[in-house]
Amino acid sequence: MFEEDPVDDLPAATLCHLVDGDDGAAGDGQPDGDDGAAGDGQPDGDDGAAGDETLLIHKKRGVGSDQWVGPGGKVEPGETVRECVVREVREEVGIDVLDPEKVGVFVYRSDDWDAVVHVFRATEYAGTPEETEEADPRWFPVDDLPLDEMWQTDREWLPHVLDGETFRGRFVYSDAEPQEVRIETGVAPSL
Ligand SMILES: COc1nc(N)nc2c1ncn2[C@H]1C[C@H](O)[C@@H](COP(=O)(O)OP(=O)(O)OP(=O)(O)O)O1
Repeated sequence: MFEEDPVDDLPAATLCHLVDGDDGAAGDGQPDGDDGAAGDGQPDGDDGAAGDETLLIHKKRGVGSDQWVGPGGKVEPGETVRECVVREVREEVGIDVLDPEKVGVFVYRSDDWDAVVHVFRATEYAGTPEETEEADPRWFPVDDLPLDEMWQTDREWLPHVLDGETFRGRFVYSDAEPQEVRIETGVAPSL
């Protein structure tokens, strides 16, 4: 899938999709259930079903600003992608993800920026998500994502990731519209 992309030459970035595991272990020891108020940094009260909410950020700046997206950012020199995703989530929403697992990778090409994006899924974290100068976090039910305000191609792979599947993809954008969308699920997300 990546034969045409010299991925070693592309800048690397990360995304984290934190799923409320609701086995009583998610978060920092505080109960998952709350008063149902959106945007208070706590997953809304869950019904006991596994993985029923995911944390997205309304991004205030950078690539994909003014959209809902998983927290993440560009890999810094000397940093592993795992170190990057932990750092970026801490910087953007003030929590520590404890069990990030790489579940996907995609090449992104556009008019002004190309990258290889490493996608992580996590279920354990410490702290309470808080708004920062970069991001406004909110929990969303996994079956009610704000897809109209997200990258169009997220709808191709995010449900798979929230389901615990793996994927590889290649997305070419021009004028903010996807021109080429290729995706394989259930494959090792190497690179
Ligand atoms: C289709 O392409 C993309 N989809 C999604 N969902 N996310 C994408 C896509 N292309 C890039 N991204 C993400 C990957 C990273 O999380 C960010 C890019 O990094 P950002 O600009 O946020 O980098 P920072 O290091 O945080 O930025 P500063 O330069 O402001 O420090 O976009």
